[in-house]
Amino acid sequence: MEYPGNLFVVAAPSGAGKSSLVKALMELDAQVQPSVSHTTRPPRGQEKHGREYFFVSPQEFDAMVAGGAFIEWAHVHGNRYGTSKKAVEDRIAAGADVILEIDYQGALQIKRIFANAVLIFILPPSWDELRARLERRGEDSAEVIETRLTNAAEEMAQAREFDYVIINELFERALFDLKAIVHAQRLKFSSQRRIRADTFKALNII
Ligand SMILES: Nc1ncnc2c1ncn2[C@@H]1O[C@H](COP(=O)(O)OP(=O)(O)OP(=O)(O)O)[C@@H](O)[C@H]1O
Ligand SMILES: Nc1nc2c(ncn2[C@@H]2O[C@H](COP(=O)(O)O)[C@@H](O)[C@H]2O)c(=O)[nH]1
Repeated sequence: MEYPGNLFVVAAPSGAGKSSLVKALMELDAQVQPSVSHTTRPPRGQEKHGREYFFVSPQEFDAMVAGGAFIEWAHVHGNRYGTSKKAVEDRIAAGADVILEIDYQGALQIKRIFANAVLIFILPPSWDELRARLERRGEDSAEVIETRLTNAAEEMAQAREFDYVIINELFERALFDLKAIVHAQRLKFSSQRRIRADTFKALNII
């Protein structure tokens, strides 16, 4: 499907820093809008319904799946997460740039529906640093951290399926790379879709 807005998908193993990077990107670039997912996971820390996620019961999630409300959904770390059509389609149809922070299974589902979506994978610099970030964040139990580290190996093996890979060692460097990808995509699509025939004429290239 083709829409005037761009769709970016950022995936990473838990703790690699994707939420921090996406938040920093949106503070710098008002054109990029988030999409709030639905999840059956309970809220953690200061999370608020409708801000980080729509926190729903398994029954509510089932009803949304049955009603075709999601453009993608997946089981991740023992819970279910999904992106609603409402969160994405109206906005990219209106020309906004939307960024999804989802796992690799969801990212690959999105690419099958929106061939122009840009898939970005964030890697941590090492296993030790990944563990240290999850521990320093201090929001998950030791058991949850172990599950997320175990799942990280399978997730990282999918990085090669993505359009871009960013190693988040130095935060500012990784943010620079993310901004560069977003800008490159905008330039690519503005030249394909938005340059008008009279511009070509004026430049004598048609
Ligand atoms: N480059 C970095 N150097 C050091 N710490 C970082 C860096 N990037 C992020 N962090 C820290 O690592 C922790 C995990 O980051 P974050 O919550 O953004 O990860 P995530 O990939 O979104 O994880 P999840 O999928 O579990 O939500 C946070 O405490 C964050 O401040
Ligand atoms: N496939 C989807 N994955 C999602 C979605 N929203 C978030 N996620 C991913 O789940 C894990 C865990 O997130 P956490 O907030 O519990 O730490 C992480 O990889 C997220 O990117 C979604 O809508 N679909």
